[in-house]
Formats: sequence, C-alpha cells, structure tokens
Amino acid sequence: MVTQHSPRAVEAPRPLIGISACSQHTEGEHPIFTFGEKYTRAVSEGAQGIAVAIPALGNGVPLDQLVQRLDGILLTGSPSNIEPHHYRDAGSEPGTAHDPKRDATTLPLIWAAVAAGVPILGICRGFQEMNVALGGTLYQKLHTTGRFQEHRENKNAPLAERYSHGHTIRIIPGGSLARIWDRPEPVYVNSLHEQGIRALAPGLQVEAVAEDGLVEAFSLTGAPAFTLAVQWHPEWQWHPGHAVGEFPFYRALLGAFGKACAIRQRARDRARGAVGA
Ligand SMILES: N[C@@H](CCC(=O)NCCCC(=O)O)C(=O)O
Repeated sequence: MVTQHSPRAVEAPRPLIGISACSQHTEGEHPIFTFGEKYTRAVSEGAQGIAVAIPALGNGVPLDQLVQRLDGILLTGSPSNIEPHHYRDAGSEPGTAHDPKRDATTLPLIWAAVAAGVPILGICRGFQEMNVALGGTLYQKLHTTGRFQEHRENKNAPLAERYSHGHTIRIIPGGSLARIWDRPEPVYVNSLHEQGIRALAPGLQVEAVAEDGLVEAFSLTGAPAFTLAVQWHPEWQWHPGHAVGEFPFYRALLGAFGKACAIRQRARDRARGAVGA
C-alpha cells in the first residue's frame, strides 16, 4: 500500500556531504553541536547532496574513516574565531569568541580530506580554517590594521541587507574560480568578517581579491579534487524564510562544488562495485 510516507521513486544516488558543526551551550548545561539551516540547504539544494553533520568531537572523530565515506565537505562560517596559537600568534583579546572543539576537529580534518581527495568548499570561518590548517596566518582584527576597508557587517542593518551588500571582488583570470564564473561585469559579494588572511599558506593560490587587496578566495594548487575557499557567504542564497533574491554567482559556486562531489561519489560507487564483484 502506498501512503504519504512511502519513499519517493528511486532517484540517482546523491553525494554525501559533511557539514562542519560548531560547539555551543544551550541555556541549560547541555553542550550541543550546531550549523545553520542555510548551509544545510546550500548542500541539499545548491550542491544536490545529502547533508550529514560533522560533530566537533575533536579526537573523537576517526578522520581517516570519515573522509573515506564522504564525497564532499562544506566548512561553515561561524561567529567564533580560530584560537591564535594555531597560527603562532599572541593570544586574543578577552571576550573574543572561540571554539576549541571545532578547531580540534576541522583543522586536522582539512589535512585528512585533502589527502583523501575529498572536495572541500570553505566559507568564511571555513576559509580561514583552510588557510590556518595548511600553515597560513590571520589578522585577528582587520579594522585595526589601517590597511583595509571595512569588512565587518553593520549589525544594525536588517539581515537581508547585511548578507546582500558588501563589496566587489576581482577574480584572477585563468584560475579555478574564473572557470566557474567568467563574466566581465563586477562581482559583488557580501562581507561579514573581522578576521582575514595575513599570510597565505604554502600551496594556496589566490583566486579573488577585494579592492583593498585582501584575499577573498583561494584554491589549493595541485589538489586531487575541488579545494576552494571563499571569505564571503554564498550559502545566503539558501537562507530560509527570507525573500533573498537571486545570486547566480552563489548558485554557480555551489553547483560546481556539487559536481565535484558527484564525481567522487561515482568513483566511490565504482570502487565499491569492483570490490563487491
Ligand atoms: N569569526 C570570523 C569568521 C566570520 C564568519 O564566519 N561569520 C559567519 C557568521 C554566521 C554565519 O553567517 O554563519 C571572523 O569574524 O572573521
């Protein structure tokens, strides 16, 4: 008997995409792991994947086993910041938000994922994590350097305004990002971060810069799979409950990531078939 809860018609297998979680506390004393619905929808609708959580368990996640089962990893943004000892910098100011459990998970995860050829898309904190994991450093407060325009959000503005407006970027011709988005008109991105790249990690290649020269996107040279990170928030396109408008550039980014994940998923399926044969 077919009911409203019966599984839908069989559809083509979708890639399994892990989403990095933050650790937080609810009002009580129950620590929880979280990530936003917009990231989940970006994975399921934008990248056509199946979203699964990567909890911030640090050593409790057997990373080598995890990456063998995943077809892609999306490293989310977060209000928290990477602890500066991870990039050999002095301590942060009191009151700075940190998430050591997330650091202990994502930084080694990035190495494991690159080594296993898992496609990665890093967003904002995730972009900063990729740079730090691979040996780069960050400015803790861009606005105090006197070298950059304002990259922080206006917290008094409505959410839609904060995530729709920002600044333009220049996409480096001939790079991986230019292959995803090769249009002559200026590209606008949103901008909601206080920290930014100071020294780019060895092996990373700049894919886009802001007007002030700040690195806004990079890829990993010679990576076996799609390994791209952006300082802005393409997942805004999939923010629920808002008329967010259309951002074809953001759709193209998630689409390219999804295609890379689908390629890995087919390769993993073939390998499993070969083992089972
Ligand atoms: N804390 C870092 C990274 C900023 C960031 O990822 N913001 C995301 C906010 C919440 C979200 O939209 O997911 C910095 O300030 O540089």
